[in-house]
Order: sequence, then structure tokens, then C-alpha cells
Amino acid sequence: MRVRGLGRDFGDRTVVDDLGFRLRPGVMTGFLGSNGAGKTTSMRMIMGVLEPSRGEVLWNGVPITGADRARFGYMPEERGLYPKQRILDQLAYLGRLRGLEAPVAKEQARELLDRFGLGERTGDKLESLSLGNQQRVQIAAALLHEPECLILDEPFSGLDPVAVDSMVALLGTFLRRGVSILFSSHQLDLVERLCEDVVILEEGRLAVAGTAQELRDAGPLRYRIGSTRDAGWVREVPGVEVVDVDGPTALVDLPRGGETEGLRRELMTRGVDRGMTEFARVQPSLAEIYREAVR
Ligand SMILES: Nc1ncnc2c1ncn2[C@@H]1O[C@H](COP(=O)(O)OP(=O)(O)OP(=O)(O)O)[C@@H](O)[C@H]1O
Repeated sequence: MRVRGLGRDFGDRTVVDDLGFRLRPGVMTGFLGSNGAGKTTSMRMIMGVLEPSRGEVLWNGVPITGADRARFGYMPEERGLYPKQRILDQLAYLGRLRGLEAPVAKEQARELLDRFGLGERTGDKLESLSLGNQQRVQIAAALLHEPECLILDEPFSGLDPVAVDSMVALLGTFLRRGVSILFSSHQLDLVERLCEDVVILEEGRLAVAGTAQELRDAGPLRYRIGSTRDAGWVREVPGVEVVDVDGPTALVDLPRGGETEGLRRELMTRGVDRGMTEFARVQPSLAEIYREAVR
């Protein structure tokens, strides 16, 4: 799935502009951005719930159709199941709407509810479940019909760690079948753990997109320096950007390019006299990349 030049205006306000990225088969992509950055609006356009003002969504290289989208699994921000209906009936009905035979739909629904630890609650109304369990049912609704692509709006919010793990295991089975998954989240630790690809939106525009590894590699050349004494001496080396000094340890960034090697040697040479015990490359975490991108 690919989006190209996607944009949406509300009145004279542009909330998504010139958005482009792709989802790879069998890869989980994390969709990040501050509140109001435009993630939900983008997902709605991908799913055809909201008409784009500009741009297009491509599936297998051609503009996506309603029939293609019917084979997507979508968990909308507003969720969408009925609070007063029994969960198994509701899921089985949705499965039928998505083209499954009635017995298959019921079986699929039962199996998913079982996997989410809700096998005993199949006859209960949605509203009688805790919020986290309601969330599990909403997720199950997106997974019923063996989707080819999953678009999930904050699927992990409100889930306890055990529920997150069972959801992750379940999504893993979809990834292994080559399903593309896009999910939005504010939980950077989860995105870091789960996603090979990352898309970061800032005020409706693409700030960063790529594999998590590419993003880390494109970050600053950061080193951690450990000394037996105060590491403040790193400030004396011109051309080195000191990120932090905390007693005997320091974090420094070196510029990329011609000077890198010289500066590294300079730090090492000075460090030997200052009791340096560690000089190690550190890669930025996703949280650091995110903060840089949306600063
Ligand atoms: N129907 C609408 N009419 C007018 N403005 C809208 C509409 N839908 C969304 N917006 C605006 O578009 C902007 C982007 O909203 P969106 O919900 O896509 O952001 P988000 O990244 O999903 O945020 P969050 O992380 O808070 O869920 C917001 O400023 C929002 O107020």
C-alpha cells in the first residue's frame, strides 16, 4: 500500500499535506505524531471514510478500490461496535458482512475472543466489559476476515501489558502471512519494540519516514565517554557538540564528514590523559529521533 501526495483541508485549514509513504508486506509500520498531527485523518483517507482533498492511495500499484478496502482490517479511532450487543453475535455479524459464511464467521469470532482471553464472555454485552476488554473486542473486529492489510488507530491504548503481548503475538501471525500493518501510537517504547518501519507526522506533514534502522543511522554520530574523573574536559575539544556531562560520563555528538576522524582521534588522545575508560558509539533511541523530528 502506498499513499502519494495525500492531503486534506477542512475549510481553509490544511490538516494533512503532501503525505507520502508506503507499507511493506509483512512489515509493521508505526505511525507517530503529536496530538492533532493528522494521523487519524490520514487513516480515514486510506480507508475511504474521508475523501482526500489531494493525492491518492495505491494498492498493488493502482488506485485503491472499495473492493480492495473491504479486504482491509480497520480499527477506527471512534471504534464502532455497539455497546448494547452481545460480543460474539456482533463479531459474527461483522464477519458475515465481510463475506464469511455464517458458521465460519462465528467460529472465527469465537477463536479470536478465546485468544484475547474472552472465551467466557462471548454472551456478554460489550458495555459490560472493562474498557481494556472492550478494546480487545474492537481489535478482534478488525481481524475477523483474514485481512490483507491492517490499519489500526491506537490499537494498544488502554491495554494492560498482558493484553499488549497477546495482541502482539496475534499480529505476528498476520505479519508472517505477509499482511502489512500500520498502527498509530503515542507509546514510543512499543513502536520501538515492534516496528521495522516508522512514519512520523508533524502538523500534517511528513517529518520522517524509513526503517527504524535507517532513522537511527541517519541520527548524529553520538558517543558515550566514561572517565575515572569528571568528564567535563570534553568541552575543551573544539568541534565536538557536548550533549550532556554527568560526573564521569559524557555524551557527545561528532559532525559527519571530513572532520569526524580527526575529532575522534583528538578525543581519544585527550581522553588517555584524563582517565578515559569508555568511548562507545551510541545509537539514538526512537524517542530521541521522535523528539528531534517534531521539535
Ligand atoms: N471533521 C473535521 N473537521 C474539522 N477539523 C478536523 C476534522 N477532523 C479532524 N480535524 C482536525 O484535524 C487535525 C488533525 O486531527 P487528527 O485527529 O487527524 O490528529 P491525530 O494525529 O490523529 O491526533 P491524536 O493523536 O490526538 O489522535 C486536528 O487539528 C483536528 O482538529
